[in-house]
Amino acid sequence: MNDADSKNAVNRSRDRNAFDSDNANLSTEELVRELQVYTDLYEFSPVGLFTLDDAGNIRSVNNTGASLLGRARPELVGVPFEQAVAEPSKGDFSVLLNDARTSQSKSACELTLISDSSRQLPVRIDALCCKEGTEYRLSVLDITKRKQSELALQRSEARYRRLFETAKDGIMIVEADSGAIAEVNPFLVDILGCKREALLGKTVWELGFFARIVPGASDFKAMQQKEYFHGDDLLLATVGGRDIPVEVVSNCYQSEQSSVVQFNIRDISIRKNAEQALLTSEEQCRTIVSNINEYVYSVRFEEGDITSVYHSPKCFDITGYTPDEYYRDPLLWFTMIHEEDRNLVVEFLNGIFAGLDHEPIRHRIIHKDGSVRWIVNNCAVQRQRRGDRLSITRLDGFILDITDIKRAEENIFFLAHHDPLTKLPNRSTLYERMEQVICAAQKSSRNVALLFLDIDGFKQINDSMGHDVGDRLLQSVAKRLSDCTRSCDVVSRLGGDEFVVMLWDCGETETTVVAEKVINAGFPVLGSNVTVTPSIGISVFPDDGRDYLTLLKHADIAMYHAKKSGGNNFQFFTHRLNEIAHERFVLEAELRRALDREEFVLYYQPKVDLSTGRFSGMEALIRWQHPAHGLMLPESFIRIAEESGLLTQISKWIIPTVCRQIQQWQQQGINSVSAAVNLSASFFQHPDFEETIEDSLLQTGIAPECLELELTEATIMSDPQRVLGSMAAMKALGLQLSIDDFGTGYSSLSYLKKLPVDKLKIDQSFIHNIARDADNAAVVRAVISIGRSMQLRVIAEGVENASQLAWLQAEGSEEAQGYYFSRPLPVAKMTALLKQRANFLHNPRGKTQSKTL
Ligand SMILES: Nc1nc2c(ncn2[C@@H]2O[C@H](COP(=O)(O)O[C@H]3[C@@H](O)[C@H](n4cnc5c(=O)[nH]c(N)nc54)O[C@@H]3COP(=O)(O)O)[C@@H](O)[C@H]2O)c(=O)[nH]1
Repeated sequence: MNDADSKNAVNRSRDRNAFDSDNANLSTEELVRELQVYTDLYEFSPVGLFTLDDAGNIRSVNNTGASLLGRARPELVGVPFEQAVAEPSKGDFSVLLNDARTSQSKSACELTLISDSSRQLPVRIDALCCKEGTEYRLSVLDITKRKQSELALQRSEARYRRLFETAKDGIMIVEADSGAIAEVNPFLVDILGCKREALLGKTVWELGFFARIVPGASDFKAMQQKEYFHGDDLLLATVGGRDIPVEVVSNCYQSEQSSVVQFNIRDISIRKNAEQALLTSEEQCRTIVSNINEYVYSVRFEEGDITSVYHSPKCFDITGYTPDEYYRDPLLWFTMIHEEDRNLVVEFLNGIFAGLDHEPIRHRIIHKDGSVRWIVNNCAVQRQRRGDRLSITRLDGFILDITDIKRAEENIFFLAHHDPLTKLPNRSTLYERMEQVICAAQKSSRNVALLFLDIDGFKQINDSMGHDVGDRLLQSVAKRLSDCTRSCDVVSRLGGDEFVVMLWDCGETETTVVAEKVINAGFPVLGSNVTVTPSIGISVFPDDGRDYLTLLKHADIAMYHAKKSGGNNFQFFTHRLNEIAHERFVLEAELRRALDREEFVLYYQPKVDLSTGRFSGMEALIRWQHPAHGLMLPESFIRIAEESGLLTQISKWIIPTVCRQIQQWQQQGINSVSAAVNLSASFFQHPDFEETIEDSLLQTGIAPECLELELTEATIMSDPQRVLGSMAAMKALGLQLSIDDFGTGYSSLSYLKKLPVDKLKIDQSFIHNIARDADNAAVVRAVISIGRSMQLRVIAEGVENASQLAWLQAEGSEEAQGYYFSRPLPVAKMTALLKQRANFLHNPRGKTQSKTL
């Protein structure tokens, strides 16, 4: 302290009456000590202390005061204190001094000083006016920290207010004692749908909104004892009457004035809806998973352990084990894998664990009931990276029972390779097997025999006795053939009544044994006493062919010859047969050209009325004027024409040709002439048949009864229903119908009754030795008798001599045809004969005619 300050301090001490009176008895030394105490208090006071004169200039200032203003003490003496007051606070400072002076007591205010000429310093100034208003004493307290705290508090309050105002949860502050609502935030007001004012001051119980949220008054107290109260899935009522699901957290705390309970109310409608949607969707999923055909599963892998996560109920149907059994034993699945498929499954799993792409796997399992089931297992893998290793954490998949599909596949495979009727390997399987067998035979220098077997008269059996009988016959043939062969042989069905048997390591001798066995076995037709026979053609590898198709072709050729030679036998392929087949092939090609080249001609053979000896009609018989072979009889080409389908074209030429010929004869004055044509079964059933007849009659204008159709019993029996229809149509047109070769087939009398025929033609085989063969004579007598009883005319064909004629006349045959009367004649000769009006009984001509016709 300098001298001036000491003086000031002494002066100040003198100013204090109390001090003076209190220290009146003190010695100077004591006074100095006392003074020092006050001086120290003055100097070290944390408050800035200023003395101002009545004009407000600074008389003295302590250190704290000087440092508050950021100036040295001496610089401040004489300076108006107001200079240090910030502009906005100047008025307040003036009021302060005025208040202090007028009230004669301490006044205070808070204002801002300017420190260091620029820094703003919030201070509290307490002012005292003393010495009769000539001096002011100011204590200046730096309130920067307090102001900062207040500001921080304000900010914090504003922040919380903002949170409160903008919170997306409803917030309600309730007085703990009374339950009166002290505050609600806008969000809650919004949810409730009422005004804030309608809520404030009301107790939570008198408003219905919170009835299911806030406990009753007694429990309300108890609730406050807990730090938190949490209620989920409560319902908040609203003005609109809609209940909103809410989650409520309440806590009790002390506010400035009182204890309050804060309720945070969260609208959980969206969550609830989502939960409900999830539940619904889970339920749907569960329903779907329970009802789909697949067994859905999920397993977790954790450090080498497998845990069952989920197994859908379908697992029971597919495997026989319940989901619980799987949960108890996660390895149960592996125990049921079919032994033969175990490696496959292990490989599949290894692939998955190695991170390879995988396709669904098909394998067998053993069902709990012991049955074998085929399943397809399709799974998705979840992997997790642990360090630098990617390991499997989960397998989710589904398993489908494909046992039925597998069986169907096997069935389809079987059907693709086997004949469905006989279950024998089919054409394509035989081909594959033959390829392999020939390869093996080549390597081991063995023989392989191929037997081509065709059932004699199968078509007739099938047509006359029904397809059921035909099917069963084919099945019994298949069985017989299988019984006659070894397991290393192959019995197959190519189709229809054609079977092929492959005999491994069989040369001619061994094959003959087998062929004889087959022939001798015969094939009984079930449900009848008929037994059918086979025709077998045989080719042998390597002599008759080195590949399957050649062997098959050669066996077929040999079969054809076996059949041609009467059936019920077997024929080894020979090169001569091949030549014959070749000739047939050539003939067929020539036949195709013969029509265009007009190489066919018609011959006519008279039919004789045995009561008058006159013409009763004639039969048109085809001949082929072959450019190289000369005139060829039908027996050398009709069958080939029939088999190759050419006979229809030929018949379409014959019918109009015959009609035109009759027309020409009629134009030449030869009246009431009629001609018969032979019809093949194929043409009779052809769609063009009726039209051909009708057109021919229409174009020539001849009477329908001038045309006679001869059908064999075989033709009729080839498709009785259809043929009967066509016969009825022809009969309706007015044509004559006769059954040719009668007696050779197996048509029944009951059938004959239904047929719209006019004539029975006794086959010539019965006539040839009629005088010597009692059986034939009996047949002819029977046919004549049938004809008579059914009112059908009977004609005998193949009459070659007078004794045959006499016999027939004696038995009452009405007509006859044969070389005895006339051989078939070309048109010119027939025309001449017609014109002669010959009596064949008096003048048989066959004896004098050339035999070549
Ligand atoms: N679908 C068609 N078939 C026809 C046609 N033309 C003939 N044929 C059939 O060919 C078979 C042989 O006929 P063909 O060589 O003409 O022989 C006929 C006569 O010549 C022969 N015949 C007549 N009388 C005698 C005789 O006294 N002795 C004897 N050995 N043969 C004789 O019979 C054949 C006529 O038979 P059918 O028809 O049963 O009356 C033959 O099956 C013809 O049917 C044709 O155009 N289409």
